[in-house]
Amino acid sequence: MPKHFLMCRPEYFTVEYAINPWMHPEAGADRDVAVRQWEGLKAAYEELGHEVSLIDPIEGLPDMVFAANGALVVGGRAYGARFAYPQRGPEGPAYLRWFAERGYPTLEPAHVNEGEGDFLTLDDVILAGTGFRTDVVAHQEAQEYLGRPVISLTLVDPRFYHLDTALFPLDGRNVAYYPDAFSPGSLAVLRRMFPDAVIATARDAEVLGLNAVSDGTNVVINAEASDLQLELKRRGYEVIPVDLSELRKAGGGPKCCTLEIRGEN
Ligand SMILES: NC(=[NH2+])NCCC[C@H](N)C(=O)O
Repeated sequence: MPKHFLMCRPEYFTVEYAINPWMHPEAGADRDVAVRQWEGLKAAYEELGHEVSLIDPIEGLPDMVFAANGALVVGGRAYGARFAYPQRGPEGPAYLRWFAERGYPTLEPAHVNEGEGDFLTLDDVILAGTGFRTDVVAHQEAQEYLGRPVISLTLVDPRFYHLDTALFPLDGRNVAYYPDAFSPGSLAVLRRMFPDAVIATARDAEVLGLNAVSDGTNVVINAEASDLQLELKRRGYEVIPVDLSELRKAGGGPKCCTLEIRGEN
């Protein structure tokens, strides 16, 4: 099944502030390299037959390339983002406007949440992260608006500050995750819900290997995540490695650059 993604070209990408441990403003980042790597990701999706729509980047919003954070779109409705840090604040309304202008019902959120960075949608439930960015009250707000059960999971390692840095859905029913990123109670929930999950190593997690995008057959994943790639291949997945090393300097990977637009039903 082809998917529909929203992406944002990193035309104004820089690392000029630090809001997660990956970001080192003094070291900077190369925008041209970032754009080239991002083009590679977009091309990978298109080669797989997925549709990519684009939102115009806004000058002065260097992290806007991380489209996953812009909203959560399920059943054709867009639940807007409300960013934890003021540096990214204007991105929420910008992304929500993109959906409103295209006729999607939208909800301006009352609570802090960073879109698909912290909300990952499976067939029957939405997994939701909290601990660093998204307020747990936003989990309830999303559940009410989208009419899907939301399961709260607590993140405990600042390097894995969004749920999508520690876990990704393999398909609508199973996930891959890095256990040490979660509180003991949340880890117990994951073990109970997903006894057959792919368990990532510290080496995979440290190159943002969990920030991957799977369509159920193909997994687009950071090239450096070698243990995870081996395990995915062993399980029969087609692995598509991408190099997003420049965007990792802001703490992002393939999934961060990708907001899935889910239609009705
Ligand atoms: N979905 C994601 N994990 N996005 C990555 C966001 C990176 C961005 N620099 C931030 O800290 O907000």
